[in-house]
Amino acid sequence: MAPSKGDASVSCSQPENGFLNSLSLLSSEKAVQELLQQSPLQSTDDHLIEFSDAMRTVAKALRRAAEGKASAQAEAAEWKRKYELERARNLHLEHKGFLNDSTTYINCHMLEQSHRENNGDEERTENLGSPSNEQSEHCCGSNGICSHEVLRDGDRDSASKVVPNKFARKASFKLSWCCKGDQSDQHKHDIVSFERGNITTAERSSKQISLKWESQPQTVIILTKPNSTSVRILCAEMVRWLREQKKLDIYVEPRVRAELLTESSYYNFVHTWKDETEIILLHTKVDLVVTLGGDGTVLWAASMFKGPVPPVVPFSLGSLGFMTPFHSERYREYLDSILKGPISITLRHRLQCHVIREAAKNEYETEGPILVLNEVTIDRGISSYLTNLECYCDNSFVTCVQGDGLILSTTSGSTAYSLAAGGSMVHPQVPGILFTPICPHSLSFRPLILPEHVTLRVQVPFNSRSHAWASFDGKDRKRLAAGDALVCSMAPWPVPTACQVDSTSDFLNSIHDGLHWNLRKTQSFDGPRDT
Ligand SMILES: NC(=O)c1ccc[n+]([C@@H]2O[C@H](COP(=O)([O-])OP(=O)(O)OC[C@H]3O[C@@H](n4cnc5c(N)ncnc54)[C@H](O)[C@@H]3O)[C@@H](O)[C@H]2O)c1
Ligand SMILES: Nc1ncnc2c1ncn2[C@@H]1O[C@H](COP(=O)(O)OP(=O)(O)OP(=O)(O)O)[C@@H](O)[C@H]1O
Repeated sequence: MAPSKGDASVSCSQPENGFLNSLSLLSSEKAVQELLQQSPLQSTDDHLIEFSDAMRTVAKALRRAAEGKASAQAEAAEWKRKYELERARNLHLEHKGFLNDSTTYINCHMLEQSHRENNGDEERTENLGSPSNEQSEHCCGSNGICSHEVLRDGDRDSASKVVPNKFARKASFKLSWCCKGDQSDQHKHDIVSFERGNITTAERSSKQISLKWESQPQTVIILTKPNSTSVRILCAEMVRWLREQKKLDIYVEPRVRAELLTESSYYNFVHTWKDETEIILLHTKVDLVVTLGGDGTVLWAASMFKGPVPPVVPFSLGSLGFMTPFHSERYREYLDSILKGPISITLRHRLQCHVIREAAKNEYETEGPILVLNEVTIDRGISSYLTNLECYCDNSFVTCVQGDGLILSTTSGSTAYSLAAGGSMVHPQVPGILFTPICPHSLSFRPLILPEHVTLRVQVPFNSRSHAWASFDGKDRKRLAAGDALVCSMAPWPVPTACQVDSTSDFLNSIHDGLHWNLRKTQSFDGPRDT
């Protein structure tokens, strides 16, 4: 069949390299117009076939153009995020030791000071031994991570110059990576080294991270599972003990403070917060987070900290407790040793997710990133159609998920929903992102584990039959319409959780006790055997 005038104009809109730029969208639309104007309304079959072929080509070109645009938007959003991270990091380096790495932190001192004034404990704050500036520069050498590098407060004078702050806001601590069997306190490089032509790697995954307090923790926040009598009783008892025996400042949620006060006016000393702004600043005041509940309470605690997270001590008052290794009956003993330190910790990675709306056209959705400790799930919600999710990894096409949905999980979340969907269980200290389909309608769709540095984009194509739904650690469902995308990468703020023994023992205990992993009656000795 000879190409029609309409076909010719469509093919002109395709650049030589096969990719469409934004101009092609316009020319494709023009092509449709031309086609509509020029197609003679003769009732011959040839013309109809020719016309429908041309329309198909145009529709394809339009779809590819729109996909290209969504991809560019996602990429731009990612670059913007990287730029902002880099800028924050540079600022932090510039004012190392004096200024925090986020502008929000600058206000913290004012807020904290007002808090201290309200509570009349200025004197204690001044007396608290924060390491001198000189100390803070040298205390960790070049290999450890020192909390006051990121947590120390700073003021700005009217000319926006940084002025060192004489108050220590939080207990400072030091993290070190110890090799198995290596009890020394020496810091070690944990990245690739290159000496005399030989490349060697330190065994990152075999190292246990240890947190050592450099000044005494002063403030604890207790987060509790709601509607549980046993949790309420334990919380009241723990608050009293931490106050009377450990002389600590205690924060609880407004709901919990009200419950405590109904019990007795004794609990008047317990602090809480009024609004979101104060929650955002909590990490600047709190040295330790205690959770009383199950895994859901740990997820809840993590979700309260949209930036850095203080060390979390999860007590088990739920049924499963993969992330809650501490038995509540022995809380005094555990807290006593944790407050003294050092503590073995698991640095649990989180994913940061951005929803990018097609409807927002050239603007990015104004909502901040959503951080998840377990996973982000993109599923079909109540729709009865298969999901049709296009997945890209660093802009390379991965696959199209046709099934119930997709789970992008952290390694901590590998024992949760991802496991139920057939994903592997991964030690939480392994840096990676799990890519686990939910009920894929294909026999060969095995789950993947991708490296920590990639950026994943899951997009609902324009020709999708239905919307998709994204949920974050099982909460906050968001609808993704055709053209919308979810971009996901590793967040810079992990959740440090205290270990009962160490990272590996705790992980193995949880899969044995929680899941009864590979439990089978041992085969008896009698019976046939190799001779
Ligand atoms: N089919 C499934 O297995 C399924 C379905 C939906 C959600 N979930 C999980 O539930 C999580 C939300 O938890 P919730 O407590 O708020 O809801 P929930 O009260 O419905 O509890 C879900 C269960 O998942 C367990 N769980 C949570 N995180 C875990 C982890 N990291 N490792 C092992 N088990 C874990 C909890 O202990 C609980 O038993 C989601 O992040 C998701 O992973 C699982
Ligand atoms: N402080 C909190 N405020 C509001 N909701 C919370 C809080 N802590 C936990 N939750 C929610 O309560 C639910 C149940 O919590 P959690 O998983 O800790 O208890 P559980 O269901 O008894 O434990 P398990 O899952 O081990 O049986 C979760 O969905 C969690 O998000």
